[in-house]
Amino acid sequence: MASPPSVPAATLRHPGLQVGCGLLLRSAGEPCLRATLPFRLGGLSLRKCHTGARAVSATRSPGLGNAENLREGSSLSRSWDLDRQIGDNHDVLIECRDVHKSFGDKRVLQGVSFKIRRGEAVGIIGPSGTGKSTILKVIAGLLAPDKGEVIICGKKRNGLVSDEDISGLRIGLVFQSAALFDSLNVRENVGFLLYENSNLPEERIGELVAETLAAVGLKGVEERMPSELSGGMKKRVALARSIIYDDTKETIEPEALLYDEPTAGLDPIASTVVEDLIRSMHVTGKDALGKPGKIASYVVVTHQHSTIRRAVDRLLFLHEGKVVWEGMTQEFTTSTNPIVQQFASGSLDGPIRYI
Ligand SMILES: Nc1ncnc2c1ncn2[C@@H]1O[C@H](COP(=O)(O)OP(=O)(O)OP(=O)(O)O)[C@@H](O)[C@H]1O
Repeated sequence: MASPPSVPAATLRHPGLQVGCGLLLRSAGEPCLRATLPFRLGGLSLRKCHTGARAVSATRSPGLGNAENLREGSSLSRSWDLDRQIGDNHDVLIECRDVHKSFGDKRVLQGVSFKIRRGEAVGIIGPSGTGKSTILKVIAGLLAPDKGEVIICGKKRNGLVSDEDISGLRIGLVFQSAALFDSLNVRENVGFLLYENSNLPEERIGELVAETLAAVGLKGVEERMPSELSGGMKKRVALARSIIYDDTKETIEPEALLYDEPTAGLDPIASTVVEDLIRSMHVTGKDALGKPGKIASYVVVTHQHSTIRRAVDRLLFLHEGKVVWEGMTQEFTTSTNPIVQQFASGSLDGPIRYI
């Protein structure tokens, strides 16, 4: 194993790690990392996802999303739904079925259902506190649903992610705050999991870090400390950290990335940079080096209109713990759904109530 960078134990046990880092949650055999967390982080690195016939039979389920909750469906989304509904689940990577989650007495998720298919770029929007970050954490296996199912590549996940519960899909999670380790430089932050968990020599990790940083449009910042970076650069470093991988292993790049408010707090131009970066890392895009992106599907939780317009193709609207509307991005501003209209206009009048 390559020797890890010199990291004070206190840093590795940083309590904010569970909610603060843009780590790709990787697989088993990382006692150091796992020991620092209040939950087990094992199985998210996982095998390549098989979406062939075996998965089809395992995932077959009626309909798309929770149609009973949808107040509206335009012809565009209806035809899209119909295409997708015709008994074809072979390309479903992630499915939430009637997911419920409470914190104490607070019922946050109250029956969330949707599917994310291979190749999709999906946004989750909705009022503050409606459970958007919570559903990402449930998908990532950081929170267990109280009721309902999370199905990853046709396989039901039981509770939290663990080594024994290999889900079959590599999932990366980029949290709202880039939350880099302050005491580590950019190279150590980006290469963190490789230093900790791989057998790669330090020199090779350094090369992979440089390549990955170049792919997100950052060159020559390896030795800088996080305090020397702008907010947008920190977000890009966090993205690099979520996509770097050990290229000697059979398991390769993450196939799905979950972004929690990746453009929060950025100015409009820095937001555009990050939005384009998210697109470029998708299989339909090209990274800063002109190489095809590697992310099969991604989900973005966002409040920003620019991110909705620029970074995603389909939207799920979460309100009071349920998906109350879904449609293509271009339908968002023309929707006649009063909840969507109020949210899009920012009006104080309407069904969404803020206490
Ligand atoms: N670990 C937790 N313990 C207790 N309450 C929690 C926990 N995580 C989230 N909550 C509560 O659950 C609700 C939903 O939180 P969540 O962060 O998912 O909302 P959100 O839709 O992402 O909000 P925002 O748009 O403001 O980021 C909030 O009231 C929050 O305080």
